[in-house]
Amino acid sequence: MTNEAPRTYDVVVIGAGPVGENVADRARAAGLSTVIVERELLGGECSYWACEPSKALLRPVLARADARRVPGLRQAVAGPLDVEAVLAHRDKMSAYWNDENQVDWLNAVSVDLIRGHGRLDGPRQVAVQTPDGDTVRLTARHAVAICTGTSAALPDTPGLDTVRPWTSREATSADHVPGRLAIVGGGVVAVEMATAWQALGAQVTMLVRGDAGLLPRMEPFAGELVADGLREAGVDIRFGASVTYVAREDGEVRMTLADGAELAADEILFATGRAPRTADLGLETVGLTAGDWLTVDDTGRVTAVADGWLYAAGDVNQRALLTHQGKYQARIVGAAIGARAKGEPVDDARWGAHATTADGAAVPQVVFTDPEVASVGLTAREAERAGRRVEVVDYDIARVAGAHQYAEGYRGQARMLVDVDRGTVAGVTFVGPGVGELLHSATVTVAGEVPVERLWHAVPAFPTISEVWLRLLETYRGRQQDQMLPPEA
Ligand SMILES: Cc1cc2nc3c(=O)[nH]c(=O)nc-3n(C[C@H](O)[C@H](O)[C@H](O)COP(=O)(O)OP(=O)(O)OC[C@H]3O[C@@H](n4cnc5c(N)ncnc54)[C@H](O)[C@@H]3O)c2cc1C
Ligand SMILES: NC(=O)c1ccc[n+]([C@@H]2O[C@H](COP(=O)([O-])OP(=O)(O)OC[C@H]3O[C@@H](n4cnc5c(N)ncnc54)[C@H](O)[C@@H]3O)[C@@H](O)[C@H]2O)c1
Repeated sequence: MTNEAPRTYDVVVIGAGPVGENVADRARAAGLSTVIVERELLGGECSYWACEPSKALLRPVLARADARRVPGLRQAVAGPLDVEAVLAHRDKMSAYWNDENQVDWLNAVSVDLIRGHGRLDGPRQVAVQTPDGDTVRLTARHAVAICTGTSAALPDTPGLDTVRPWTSREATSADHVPGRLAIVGGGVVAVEMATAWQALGAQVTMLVRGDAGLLPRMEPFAGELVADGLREAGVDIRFGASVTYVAREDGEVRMTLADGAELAADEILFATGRAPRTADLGLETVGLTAGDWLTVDDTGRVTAVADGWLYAAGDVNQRALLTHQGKYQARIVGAAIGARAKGEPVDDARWGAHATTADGAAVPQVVFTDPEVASVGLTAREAERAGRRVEVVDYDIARVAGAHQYAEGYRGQARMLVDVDRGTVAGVTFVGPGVGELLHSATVTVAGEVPVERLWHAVPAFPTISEVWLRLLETYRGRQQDQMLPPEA
Protein backbone atom coordinates (compact mmCIF):
# COMPACT_ATOMS: atom_id res chain seq x y z
CA MET A 1 0.00 0.00 0.00
CA THR A 2 1.39 3.42 -0.95
CA ASN A 3 0.65 6.47 1.11
CA GLU A 4 1.57 9.57 -0.88
CA ALA A 5 1.60 13.06 0.57
CA PRO A 6 -1.90 14.59 0.79
CA ARG A 7 -3.07 16.36 -2.35
CA THR A 8 -4.74 19.68 -1.74
CA TYR A 9 -7.77 20.99 -3.63
CA ASP A 10 -10.16 23.85 -2.97
CA VAL A 11 -13.11 21.44 -3.06
CA VAL A 12 -13.40 17.67 -2.61
CA VAL A 13 -16.65 16.02 -3.71
CA ILE A 14 -17.44 12.45 -2.59
CA GLY A 15 -19.84 10.67 -4.95
CA ALA A 16 -20.16 11.32 -8.70
CA GLY A 17 -23.88 10.74 -9.18
CA PRO A 18 -25.88 13.45 -10.93
CA VAL A 19 -25.62 15.63 -7.84
CA GLY A 20 -21.89 15.29 -7.13
CA GLU A 21 -21.11 15.93 -10.80
CA ASN A 22 -23.08 19.17 -10.69
CA VAL A 23 -21.54 20.37 -7.41
CA ALA A 24 -18.10 19.74 -8.92
CA ASP A 25 -19.02 21.49 -12.17
CA ARG A 26 -20.35 24.58 -10.38
CA ALA A 27 -17.41 24.75 -7.95
CA ARG A 28 -14.98 24.50 -10.86
CA ALA A 29 -16.94 27.13 -12.79
CA ALA A 30 -16.46 29.41 -9.75
CA GLY A 31 -12.73 29.06 -10.34
CA LEU A 32 -11.99 26.52 -7.59
CA SER A 33 -9.72 23.50 -8.05
CA THR A 34 -11.97 20.49 -7.63
CA VAL A 35 -11.62 16.72 -7.34
CA ILE A 36 -14.42 14.15 -7.33
CA VAL A 37 -14.24 10.68 -5.78
CA GLU A 38 -16.33 7.80 -7.17
CA ARG A 39 -16.31 4.15 -6.19
CA GLU A 40 -18.59 2.79 -8.95
CA LEU A 41 -19.76 4.52 -12.12
CA LEU A 42 -19.83 8.25 -12.85
CA GLY A 43 -23.49 9.13 -13.23
CA GLY A 44 -24.57 7.27 -10.10
CA GLU A 45 -27.78 5.44 -9.42
CA CYS A 46 -29.82 7.65 -11.76
CA SER A 47 -27.92 6.80 -14.94
CA TYR A 48 -27.61 3.04 -14.50
CA TRP A 49 -30.10 1.64 -11.95
CA ALA A 50 -32.83 4.23 -11.45
CA CYS A 51 -34.24 7.08 -13.60
CA GLU A 52 -32.75 6.24 -17.00
CA PRO A 53 -33.34 2.47 -17.15
CA SER A 54 -36.72 2.65 -15.42
CA LYS A 55 -38.02 5.31 -17.79
CA ALA A 56 -36.62 3.39 -20.79
CA LEU A 57 -38.64 0.36 -19.62
CA LEU A 58 -41.75 2.48 -19.06
CA ARG A 59 -41.77 4.65 -22.18
CA PRO A 60 -42.95 1.86 -24.55
CA VAL A 61 -45.55 0.78 -21.99
CA LEU A 62 -47.04 4.26 -21.64
CA ALA A 63 -46.82 5.04 -25.37
CA ARG A 64 -48.71 1.82 -26.14
CA ALA A 65 -51.33 2.55 -23.48
CA ASP A 66 -51.88 6.03 -24.95
CA ALA A 67 -52.02 4.68 -28.52
CA ARG A 68 -54.60 2.10 -27.49
CA ARG A 69 -56.94 4.95 -26.51
CA VAL A 70 -56.76 6.60 -29.94
CA PRO A 71 -59.38 5.45 -32.46
CA GLY A 72 -57.76 4.38 -35.72
CA LEU A 73 -54.49 3.58 -33.98
CA ARG A 74 -55.71 1.05 -31.43
CA GLN A 75 -55.53 -1.93 -33.81
CA ALA A 76 -51.96 -1.12 -34.82
CA VAL A 77 -50.72 -1.57 -31.25
CA ALA A 78 -52.94 -4.46 -30.16
CA GLY A 79 -50.08 -6.93 -29.89
CA PRO A 80 -47.61 -7.54 -27.06
CA LEU A 81 -44.47 -5.49 -26.53
CA ASP A 82 -41.28 -6.67 -28.19
CA VAL A 83 -39.55 -7.55 -24.91
CA GLU A 84 -36.12 -8.06 -26.44
CA ALA A 85 -36.27 -4.63 -28.11
CA VAL A 86 -37.46 -2.94 -24.92
CA LEU A 87 -34.62 -4.50 -22.89
CA ALA A 88 -32.10 -3.57 -25.59
CA HIS A 89 -33.40 0.02 -25.53
CA ARG A 90 -33.07 0.01 -21.72
CA ASP A 91 -29.46 -1.18 -22.04
CA LYS A 92 -28.68 1.61 -24.50
CA MET A 93 -30.33 4.26 -22.28
CA SER A 94 -28.18 2.97 -19.40
CA ALA A 95 -25.07 3.54 -21.57
CA TYR A 96 -24.42 -0.21 -21.31
CA TRP A 97 -23.31 0.48 -17.70
CA ASN A 98 -20.21 2.21 -19.05
CA ASP A 99 -19.23 5.71 -17.88
CA GLU A 100 -16.67 6.67 -20.57
CA ASN A 101 -18.78 9.58 -21.81
CA GLN A 102 -19.13 10.98 -18.33
CA VAL A 103 -15.37 10.73 -17.79
CA ASP A 104 -14.90 12.72 -21.02
CA TRP A 105 -17.31 15.35 -19.73
CA LEU A 106 -15.47 15.57 -16.40
CA ASN A 107 -12.19 16.07 -18.23
CA ALA A 108 -13.78 18.74 -20.41
CA VAL A 109 -14.85 20.75 -17.35
CA SER A 110 -11.40 20.25 -15.74
CA VAL A 111 -12.49 18.37 -12.63
CA ASP A 112 -10.05 15.69 -11.43
CA LEU A 113 -11.33 12.18 -10.78
CA ILE A 114 -10.14 9.64 -8.24
CA ARG A 115 -11.77 6.23 -8.39
CA GLY A 116 -12.25 4.54 -5.06
CA HIS A 117 -14.16 4.60 -1.79
CA GLY A 118 -13.95 7.98 -0.05
CA ARG A 119 -14.14 8.49 3.70
CA LEU A 120 -13.86 11.57 5.86
CA ASP A 121 -10.72 11.47 8.02
CA GLY A 122 -11.16 14.48 10.25
CA PRO A 123 -12.08 18.08 9.34
CA ARG A 124 -11.39 18.88 5.64
CA GLN A 125 -9.58 15.54 5.19
CA VAL A 126 -10.67 12.70 2.90
CA ALA A 127 -8.99 9.31 2.50
CA VAL A 128 -9.72 7.40 -0.70
CA GLN A 129 -9.19 3.67 -0.83
CA THR A 130 -8.47 2.92 -4.48
CA PRO A 131 -9.40 -0.37 -6.21
CA ASP A 132 -5.75 -1.52 -6.11
CA GLY A 133 -5.56 -1.08 -2.34
CA ASP A 134 -3.75 2.28 -2.22
CA THR A 135 -4.86 5.19 -0.09
CA VAL A 136 -4.99 8.67 -1.58
CA ARG A 137 -5.20 11.47 0.98
CA LEU A 138 -6.98 14.67 0.06
CA THR A 139 -7.17 18.00 1.87
CA ALA A 140 -9.89 20.53 1.08
CA ARG A 141 -9.02 24.23 1.43
CA HIS A 142 -12.65 25.35 1.35
CA ALA A 143 -15.19 22.54 1.29
CA VAL A 144 -15.95 18.84 1.23
CA ALA A 145 -19.30 17.96 -0.36
CA ILE A 146 -20.94 14.63 0.44
CA CYS A 147 -23.08 13.46 -2.49
CA THR A 148 -23.14 9.73 -1.84
CA GLY A 149 -26.86 9.17 -2.44
CA THR A 150 -28.91 6.27 -1.11
CA SER A 151 -29.24 2.50 -1.41
CA ALA A 152 -32.36 0.39 -1.22
CA ALA A 153 -33.48 -0.10 2.40
CA LEU A 154 -34.46 -3.69 3.15
CA PRO A 155 -36.64 -4.71 6.10
CA ASP A 156 -35.43 -7.38 8.57
CA THR A 157 -37.97 -9.95 7.36
CA PRO A 158 -36.92 -13.44 8.55
CA GLY A 159 -35.49 -15.51 5.70
CA LEU A 160 -34.65 -12.49 3.52
CA ASP A 161 -30.94 -13.33 3.45
CA THR A 162 -31.73 -16.63 1.71
CA VAL A 163 -33.91 -15.38 -1.18
CA ARG A 164 -31.60 -13.06 -3.15
CA PRO A 165 -34.35 -10.45 -3.42
CA TRP A 166 -34.55 -7.88 -6.17
CA THR A 167 -34.00 -4.27 -5.13
CA SER A 168 -34.40 -1.29 -7.48
CA ARG A 169 -31.07 -2.28 -9.02
CA GLU A 170 -32.21 -5.72 -10.21
CA ALA A 171 -35.67 -4.38 -11.11
CA THR A 172 -34.13 -1.86 -13.50
CA SER A 173 -31.33 -4.02 -14.93
CA ALA A 174 -32.82 -7.56 -15.14
CA ASP A 175 -32.22 -9.28 -18.48
CA HIS A 176 -35.23 -11.59 -18.31
CA VAL A 177 -38.91 -11.30 -17.41
CA PRO A 178 -39.85 -13.38 -14.37
CA GLY A 179 -43.03 -15.41 -14.75
CA ARG A 180 -44.35 -14.18 -11.39
CA LEU A 181 -43.02 -11.09 -9.63
CA ALA A 182 -44.02 -10.17 -6.07
CA ILE A 183 -43.45 -6.52 -5.15
CA VAL A 184 -43.33 -5.43 -1.52
CA GLY A 185 -44.20 -1.73 -1.05
CA GLY A 186 -46.65 0.77 -2.46
CA GLY A 187 -44.40 3.77 -3.16
CA VAL A 188 -43.00 5.21 -6.36
CA VAL A 189 -40.55 2.41 -7.20
CA ALA A 190 -43.22 -0.22 -6.53
CA VAL A 191 -45.89 1.29 -8.80
CA GLU A 192 -43.48 2.11 -11.63
CA MET A 193 -41.89 -1.33 -11.61
CA ALA A 194 -45.30 -3.04 -11.36
CA THR A 195 -46.37 -1.05 -14.44
CA ALA A 196 -43.25 -2.01 -16.40
CA TRP A 197 -42.91 -5.70 -15.55
CA GLN A 198 -46.62 -6.51 -15.83
CA ALA A 199 -46.62 -5.01 -19.34
CA LEU A 200 -43.47 -6.96 -20.20
CA GLY A 201 -45.23 -10.21 -19.37
CA ALA A 202 -44.78 -10.94 -15.66
CA GLN A 203 -47.75 -11.65 -13.41
CA VAL A 204 -47.21 -9.01 -10.75
CA THR A 205 -48.58 -9.21 -7.21
CA MET A 206 -48.17 -6.10 -5.03
CA LEU A 207 -48.01 -6.60 -1.28
CA VAL A 208 -48.78 -3.28 0.37
CA ARG A 209 -48.76 -3.03 4.13
CA GLY A 210 -51.33 -0.94 6.04
CA ASP A 211 -54.34 0.82 4.62
CA ALA A 212 -52.76 4.03 3.29
CA GLY A 213 -53.11 2.86 -0.32
CA LEU A 214 -50.56 3.40 -3.07
CA LEU A 215 -48.33 6.50 -3.24
CA PRO A 216 -49.15 7.43 0.38
CA ARG A 217 -47.25 10.73 0.24
CA MET A 218 -49.38 12.10 -2.59
CA GLU A 219 -53.04 13.18 -2.80
CA PRO A 220 -55.18 10.07 -2.08
CA PHE A 221 -56.87 10.18 -5.51
CA ALA A 222 -53.45 9.67 -7.15
CA GLY A 223 -52.96 6.29 -5.50
CA GLU A 224 -56.57 5.31 -6.20
CA LEU A 225 -56.37 6.07 -9.94
CA VAL A 226 -52.97 4.35 -10.23
CA ALA A 227 -54.39 1.30 -8.42
CA ASP A 228 -57.30 1.22 -10.89
CA GLY A 229 -54.85 1.38 -13.81
CA LEU A 230 -52.63 -1.37 -12.41
CA ARG A 231 -55.61 -3.64 -11.74
CA GLU A 232 -56.88 -3.12 -15.29
CA ALA A 233 -53.42 -4.11 -16.53
CA GLY A 234 -53.75 -7.36 -14.56
CA VAL A 235 -51.74 -6.57 -11.41
CA ASP A 236 -52.99 -8.26 -8.23
CA ILE A 237 -52.83 -5.60 -5.49
CA ARG A 238 -53.19 -6.77 -1.91
CA PHE A 239 -53.54 -4.06 0.72
CA GLY A 240 -52.96 -4.75 4.40
CA ALA A 241 -50.44 -7.40 3.35
CA SER A 242 -47.33 -7.67 5.55
CA VAL A 243 -44.71 -10.26 4.66
CA THR A 244 -43.55 -12.05 7.82
CA TYR A 245 -41.39 -14.80 6.33
CA VAL A 246 -39.68 -15.52 2.99
CA ALA A 247 -37.67 -18.46 1.72
CA ARG A 248 -36.36 -19.64 -1.64
CA GLU A 249 -37.32 -23.28 -2.15
CA ASP A 250 -37.13 -25.31 -5.36
CA GLY A 251 -36.13 -22.15 -7.23
CA GLU A 252 -39.16 -20.11 -6.21
CA VAL A 253 -39.72 -17.52 -3.51
CA ARG A 254 -42.29 -18.55 -0.91
CA MET A 255 -43.88 -15.88 1.26
CA THR A 256 -45.98 -15.99 4.41
CA LEU A 257 -48.16 -12.98 5.23
CA ALA A 258 -49.17 -11.74 8.69
CA ASP A 259 -52.70 -13.16 8.24
CA GLY A 260 -51.23 -16.60 7.55
CA ALA A 261 -51.77 -16.50 3.77
CA GLU A 262 -49.03 -18.05 1.66
CA LEU A 263 -47.96 -17.28 -1.90
CA ALA A 264 -45.12 -18.02 -4.29
CA ALA A 265 -43.31 -16.07 -7.00
CA ASP A 266 -40.24 -16.42 -9.19
CA GLU A 267 -38.72 -13.16 -7.92
CA ILE A 268 -39.48 -10.77 -5.09
CA LEU A 269 -38.75 -7.04 -5.31
CA PHE A 270 -38.41 -5.03 -2.12
CA ALA A 271 -39.35 -1.44 -2.96
CA THR A 272 -39.41 -0.40 0.67
CA GLY A 273 -37.65 2.95 0.64
CA ARG A 274 -34.04 4.17 0.77
CA ALA A 275 -31.18 4.40 3.29
CA PRO A 276 -28.40 7.04 3.12
CA ARG A 277 -24.97 5.84 2.00
CA THR A 278 -23.25 7.17 5.12
CA ALA A 279 -22.53 3.98 7.08
CA ASP A 280 -18.90 3.73 5.92
CA LEU A 281 -18.06 7.37 5.28
CA GLY A 282 -15.94 8.29 8.31
CA LEU A 283 -18.72 10.49 9.72
CA GLU A 284 -17.61 9.65 13.24
CA THR A 285 -14.24 11.38 12.55
CA VAL A 286 -16.07 14.73 12.38
CA GLY A 287 -18.49 14.14 15.26
CA LEU A 288 -21.41 12.76 13.25
CA THR A 289 -23.09 9.36 13.52
CA ALA A 290 -22.42 6.69 10.89
CA GLY A 291 -25.53 5.73 8.92
CA ASP A 292 -27.43 8.98 9.56
CA TRP A 293 -29.03 11.26 6.97
CA LEU A 294 -27.11 14.54 6.77
CA THR A 295 -29.20 17.53 7.82
CA VAL A 296 -28.27 20.71 5.97
CA ASP A 297 -29.18 24.40 5.97
CA ASP A 298 -30.54 26.12 2.87
CA THR A 299 -27.05 26.64 1.44
CA GLY A 300 -26.29 22.91 1.77
CA ARG A 301 -23.99 23.09 4.83
CA VAL A 302 -24.24 20.22 7.31
CA THR A 303 -25.68 21.97 10.34
CA ALA A 304 -24.03 19.80 13.02
CA VAL A 305 -20.46 20.45 11.85
CA ALA A 306 -18.55 23.54 13.01
CA ASP A 307 -16.76 26.00 10.70
CA GLY A 308 -19.07 25.39 7.73
CA TRP A 309 -16.68 23.35 5.57
CA LEU A 310 -18.91 20.25 5.17
CA TYR A 311 -21.75 20.25 2.65
CA ALA A 312 -24.22 17.53 1.63
CA ALA A 313 -26.42 17.56 -1.46
CA GLY A 314 -28.84 15.20 -3.17
CA ASP A 315 -30.51 12.11 -1.77
CA VAL A 316 -28.12 11.93 1.19
CA ASN A 317 -29.64 15.03 2.86
CA GLN A 318 -33.17 13.54 2.58
CA ARG A 319 -34.73 16.82 1.44
CA ALA A 320 -36.13 15.41 -1.82
CA LEU A 321 -35.01 12.08 -3.26
CA LEU A 322 -35.18 13.20 -6.89
CA THR A 323 -32.49 13.78 -9.48
CA HIS A 324 -33.71 17.18 -10.68
CA GLN A 325 -34.08 18.50 -7.11
CA GLY A 326 -30.64 17.19 -6.13
CA LYS A 327 -29.14 18.89 -9.18
CA TYR A 328 -30.90 22.13 -8.20
CA GLN A 329 -29.28 21.81 -4.76
CA ALA A 330 -25.96 21.09 -6.45
CA ARG A 331 -26.05 24.26 -8.55
CA ILE A 332 -26.78 26.33 -5.44
CA VAL A 333 -24.27 24.52 -3.21
CA GLY A 334 -21.54 24.94 -5.85
CA ALA A 335 -22.32 28.65 -6.12
CA ALA A 336 -22.41 29.08 -2.32
CA ILE A 337 -19.03 27.34 -1.93
CA GLY A 338 -17.66 29.61 -4.65
CA ALA A 339 -19.02 32.77 -3.03
CA ARG A 340 -17.71 31.88 0.42
CA ALA A 341 -14.29 30.91 -0.95
CA LYS A 342 -13.97 34.30 -2.65
CA GLY A 343 -15.29 36.21 0.36
CA GLU A 344 -18.31 37.37 -1.64
CA PRO A 345 -21.70 37.91 0.00
CA VAL A 346 -23.87 34.82 0.35
CA ASP A 347 -27.50 35.47 -0.54
CA ASP A 348 -29.29 32.88 1.57
CA ALA A 349 -32.53 34.83 1.93
CA ARG A 350 -35.73 33.06 0.78
CA TRP A 351 -35.42 32.51 -3.00
CA GLY A 352 -31.91 34.00 -2.89
CA ALA A 353 -29.16 32.86 -5.27
CA HIS A 354 -27.60 30.67 -2.56
CA ALA A 355 -30.73 29.23 -0.91
CA THR A 356 -32.46 25.99 -1.89
CA THR A 357 -35.86 27.50 -1.09
CA ALA A 358 -37.70 25.32 -3.60
CA ASP A 359 -36.87 22.23 -1.48
CA GLY A 360 -39.51 23.37 0.99
CA ALA A 361 -41.99 24.98 -1.39
CA ALA A 362 -41.99 23.59 -4.89
CA VAL A 363 -40.63 20.07 -5.45
CA PRO A 364 -41.99 18.67 -8.72
CA GLN A 365 -42.36 14.94 -9.31
CA VAL A 366 -43.74 12.80 -12.11
CA VAL A 367 -44.63 9.16 -11.49
CA PHE A 368 -44.50 7.34 -14.81
CA THR A 369 -47.47 5.01 -14.40
CA ASP A 370 -50.64 4.62 -16.45
CA PRO A 371 -52.17 7.07 -15.55
CA GLU A 372 -49.25 9.37 -14.85
CA VAL A 373 -49.10 11.39 -11.63
CA ALA A 374 -47.57 14.87 -11.62
CA SER A 375 -47.38 16.96 -8.49
CA VAL A 376 -45.66 20.01 -7.04
CA GLY A 377 -45.89 21.81 -3.73
CA LEU A 378 -48.17 20.79 -0.90
CA THR A 379 -50.89 18.18 -0.71
CA ALA A 380 -54.07 19.07 1.21
CA ARG A 381 -52.90 16.87 4.10
CA GLU A 382 -49.50 18.60 4.24
CA ALA A 383 -51.11 22.03 4.13
CA GLU A 384 -53.35 21.12 7.04
CA ARG A 385 -50.40 19.79 9.04
CA ALA A 386 -48.46 22.98 8.32
CA GLY A 387 -51.38 25.09 9.50
CA ARG A 388 -51.77 26.74 6.07
CA ARG A 389 -55.29 27.96 5.20
CA VAL A 390 -55.94 26.55 1.75
CA GLU A 391 -58.95 26.18 -0.51
CA VAL A 392 -58.98 22.79 -2.22
CA VAL A 393 -60.15 23.03 -5.84
CA ASP A 394 -60.82 19.76 -7.70
CA TYR A 395 -61.63 19.19 -11.36
CA ASP A 396 -62.28 16.08 -13.44
CA ILE A 397 -59.78 16.30 -16.32
CA ALA A 398 -62.04 14.12 -18.49
CA ARG A 399 -64.30 17.19 -18.86
CA VAL A 400 -61.56 19.21 -20.61
CA ALA A 401 -61.87 19.32 -24.42
CA GLY A 402 -58.16 18.63 -24.91
CA ALA A 403 -58.47 15.41 -22.92
CA HIS A 404 -61.12 14.15 -25.38
CA GLN A 405 -58.72 14.87 -28.22
CA TYR A 406 -55.86 13.18 -26.39
CA ALA A 407 -57.58 9.88 -25.68
CA GLU A 408 -60.96 8.24 -25.93
CA GLY A 409 -62.40 7.55 -22.50
CA TYR A 410 -59.80 9.79 -20.83
CA ARG A 411 -59.74 9.44 -17.04
CA GLY A 412 -57.95 11.92 -14.82
CA GLN A 413 -58.22 14.28 -11.90
CA ALA A 414 -56.69 17.64 -10.99
CA ARG A 415 -56.35 19.42 -7.67
CA MET A 416 -55.15 22.95 -7.00
CA LEU A 417 -54.59 24.32 -3.49
CA VAL A 418 -55.08 28.05 -3.18
CA ASP A 419 -53.41 29.66 -0.18
CA VAL A 420 -56.22 31.96 0.86
CA ASP A 421 -54.02 34.25 2.94
CA ARG A 422 -51.43 34.80 0.21
CA GLY A 423 -53.69 34.54 -2.85
CA THR A 424 -51.23 32.16 -4.51
CA VAL A 425 -51.15 28.46 -5.41
CA ALA A 426 -49.53 26.24 -2.75
CA GLY A 427 -49.77 22.90 -4.55
CA VAL A 428 -51.02 21.16 -7.67
CA THR A 429 -51.59 17.49 -8.48
CA PHE A 430 -52.58 16.17 -11.90
CA VAL A 431 -53.37 12.51 -12.59
CA GLY A 432 -54.05 11.21 -16.09
CA PRO A 433 -52.39 10.19 -19.34
CA GLY A 434 -49.92 12.79 -20.61
CA VAL A 435 -50.00 15.04 -17.54
CA GLY A 436 -46.24 14.76 -16.88
CA GLU A 437 -45.47 17.36 -19.52
CA LEU A 438 -48.06 19.69 -17.94
CA LEU A 439 -46.25 19.83 -14.63
CA HIS A 440 -43.82 22.64 -15.28
CA SER A 441 -46.68 25.12 -15.66
CA ALA A 442 -47.64 24.25 -12.09
CA THR A 443 -44.04 24.44 -10.87
CA VAL A 444 -43.63 27.94 -12.32
CA THR A 445 -46.93 28.97 -10.70
CA VAL A 446 -45.97 27.65 -7.26
CA ALA A 447 -42.29 28.68 -7.26
CA GLY A 448 -43.13 32.05 -8.83
CA GLU A 449 -45.85 32.63 -6.23
CA VAL A 450 -48.00 33.91 -9.09
CA PRO A 451 -51.14 35.66 -7.75
CA VAL A 452 -54.23 33.64 -8.63
CA GLU A 453 -55.80 36.75 -10.16
CA ARG A 454 -52.89 37.01 -12.63
CA LEU A 455 -53.35 33.36 -13.66
CA TRP A 456 -56.56 34.43 -15.41
CA HIS A 457 -54.32 36.15 -17.95
CA ALA A 458 -52.25 32.99 -18.62
CA VAL A 459 -54.41 31.56 -21.36
CA PRO A 460 -54.05 27.83 -22.09
CA ALA A 461 -54.21 26.83 -25.75
CA PHE A 462 -57.30 25.10 -27.10
CA PRO A 463 -57.69 22.12 -27.30
CA THR A 464 -54.94 20.99 -24.91
CA ILE A 465 -55.18 19.25 -21.56
CA SER A 466 -53.66 22.41 -20.06
CA GLU A 467 -57.11 24.00 -20.27
CA VAL A 468 -57.59 22.23 -16.96
CA TRP A 469 -55.98 25.38 -15.49
CA LEU A 470 -58.91 27.47 -16.75
CA ARG A 471 -61.42 25.01 -15.34
CA LEU A 472 -59.68 24.99 -11.95
CA LEU A 473 -59.72 28.80 -11.89
CA GLU A 474 -63.38 28.93 -12.93
CA THR A 475 -64.28 26.44 -10.21
CA TYR A 476 -62.39 28.51 -7.65
CA ARG A 477 -63.93 31.81 -8.79
CA GLY A 478 -67.42 30.26 -9.00
CA ARG A 479 -67.12 29.18 -5.42
CA GLN A 480 -66.00 32.62 -4.30
CA GLN A 481 -68.91 34.23 -6.13
CA ASP A 482 -71.31 31.77 -4.50
CA GLN A 483 -69.94 32.85 -1.13
CA MET A 484 -70.61 36.49 -2.01
CA LEU A 485 -74.31 35.89 -2.89
CA PRO A 486 -76.80 37.00 -0.22
CA PRO A 487 -78.37 34.08 1.65
CA GLU A 488 -81.68 32.97 0.11
CA ALA A 489 -84.70 34.42 1.84
C1 LIG B 1 -35.86 2.83 -9.45
C2 LIG B 1 -35.67 4.31 -9.27
C3 LIG B 1 -36.17 5.18 -10.22
C4 LIG B 1 -36.01 6.55 -10.06
N1 LIG B 1 -36.55 7.38 -11.00
C5 LIG B 1 -36.40 8.72 -10.85
C6 LIG B 1 -36.95 9.60 -11.82
O1 LIG B 1 -37.59 9.19 -12.79
N2 LIG B 1 -36.77 10.92 -11.65
C7 LIG B 1 -36.08 11.43 -10.58
O2 LIG B 1 -35.94 12.64 -10.48
N3 LIG B 1 -35.55 10.61 -9.64
C8 LIG B 1 -35.69 9.28 -9.76
N4 LIG B 1 -35.14 8.43 -8.83
C9 LIG B 1 -34.33 9.02 -7.74
C10 LIG B 1 -32.89 9.31 -8.24
O3 LIG B 1 -32.31 8.13 -8.72
C11 LIG B 1 -32.06 9.88 -7.11
O4 LIG B 1 -32.73 10.98 -6.53
C12 LIG B 1 -30.69 10.34 -7.62
O5 LIG B 1 -29.99 9.28 -8.19
C13 LIG B 1 -29.89 10.95 -6.48
O6 LIG B 1 -28.66 11.39 -6.97
P1 LIG B 1 -27.39 11.49 -6.01
O7 LIG B 1 -26.28 12.02 -6.87
O8 LIG B 1 -27.76 12.19 -4.78
O9 LIG B 1 -27.08 9.99 -5.60
P2 LIG B 1 -26.69 8.71 -6.47
O10 LIG B 1 -27.28 8.76 -7.82
O11 LIG B 1 -27.02 7.54 -5.61
O12 LIG B 1 -25.12 8.83 -6.65
C14 LIG B 1 -24.25 8.72 -5.55
C15 LIG B 1 -22.88 8.30 -6.05
O13 LIG B 1 -21.98 8.30 -4.95
C16 LIG B 1 -21.15 7.15 -5.05
N5 LIG B 1 -20.65 6.86 -3.70
C17 LIG B 1 -21.39 6.51 -2.61
N6 LIG B 1 -20.60 6.39 -1.54
C18 LIG B 1 -19.35 6.65 -1.96
C19 LIG B 1 -18.09 6.69 -1.30
N7 LIG B 1 -17.97 6.48 0.01
N8 LIG B 1 -16.99 6.98 -2.04
C20 LIG B 1 -17.09 7.22 -3.38
N9 LIG B 1 -18.25 7.21 -4.03
C21 LIG B 1 -19.37 6.94 -3.34
C22 LIG B 1 -22.05 6.08 -5.62
O14 LIG B 1 -21.30 5.03 -6.21
C23 LIG B 1 -22.87 6.89 -6.63
O15 LIG B 1 -22.24 6.91 -7.89
C24 LIG B 1 -35.31 7.07 -8.94
C25 LIG B 1 -34.80 6.18 -7.98
C26 LIG B 1 -34.99 4.82 -8.13
C27 LIG B 1 -34.43 3.89 -7.09
N1 LIG C 1 -40.50 8.96 -11.05
C1 LIG C 1 -39.83 9.34 -9.99
O1 LIG C 1 -39.67 10.52 -9.71
C2 LIG C 1 -39.24 8.31 -9.07
C3 LIG C 1 -39.28 6.96 -9.39
C4 LIG C 1 -38.78 6.05 -8.48
C5 LIG C 1 -38.21 6.49 -7.29
N2 LIG C 1 -38.18 7.81 -7.02
C6 LIG C 1 -37.63 8.29 -5.73
O2 LIG C 1 -37.03 7.24 -5.03
C7 LIG C 1 -37.42 7.28 -3.68
C8 LIG C 1 -37.55 5.88 -3.16
O3 LIG C 1 -38.71 5.23 -3.69
P1 LIG C 1 -39.34 3.99 -2.93
O4 LIG C 1 -40.55 3.59 -3.65
O5 LIG C 1 -38.27 2.99 -2.65
O6 LIG C 1 -39.70 4.61 -1.52
P2 LIG C 1 -41.06 5.25 -0.99
O7 LIG C 1 -40.71 5.83 0.32
O8 LIG C 1 -41.73 6.07 -2.02
O9 LIG C 1 -42.03 4.00 -0.76
C9 LIG C 1 -41.70 2.97 0.11
C10 LIG C 1 -42.90 2.06 0.30
O10 LIG C 1 -42.48 0.91 1.01
C11 LIG C 1 -43.34 0.71 2.11
N3 LIG C 1 -42.53 0.07 3.15
C12 LIG C 1 -41.50 0.59 3.84
N4 LIG C 1 -41.01 -0.32 4.69
C13 LIG C 1 -41.74 -1.46 4.53
C14 LIG C 1 -41.71 -2.73 5.11
N5 LIG C 1 -40.85 -3.04 6.05
N6 LIG C 1 -42.62 -3.64 4.70
C15 LIG C 1 -43.52 -3.33 3.74
N7 LIG C 1 -43.59 -2.14 3.14
C16 LIG C 1 -42.71 -1.20 3.53
C17 LIG C 1 -43.85 2.09 2.47
O11 LIG C 1 -45.05 1.99 3.20
C18 LIG C 1 -44.03 2.69 1.08
O12 LIG C 1 -45.25 2.28 0.52
C19 LIG C 1 -38.72 8.06 -3.61
O13 LIG C 1 -38.67 8.93 -2.52
C20 LIG C 1 -38.79 8.80 -4.90
O14 LIG C 1 -38.60 10.18 -4.68
C21 LIG C 1 -38.68 8.72 -7.88
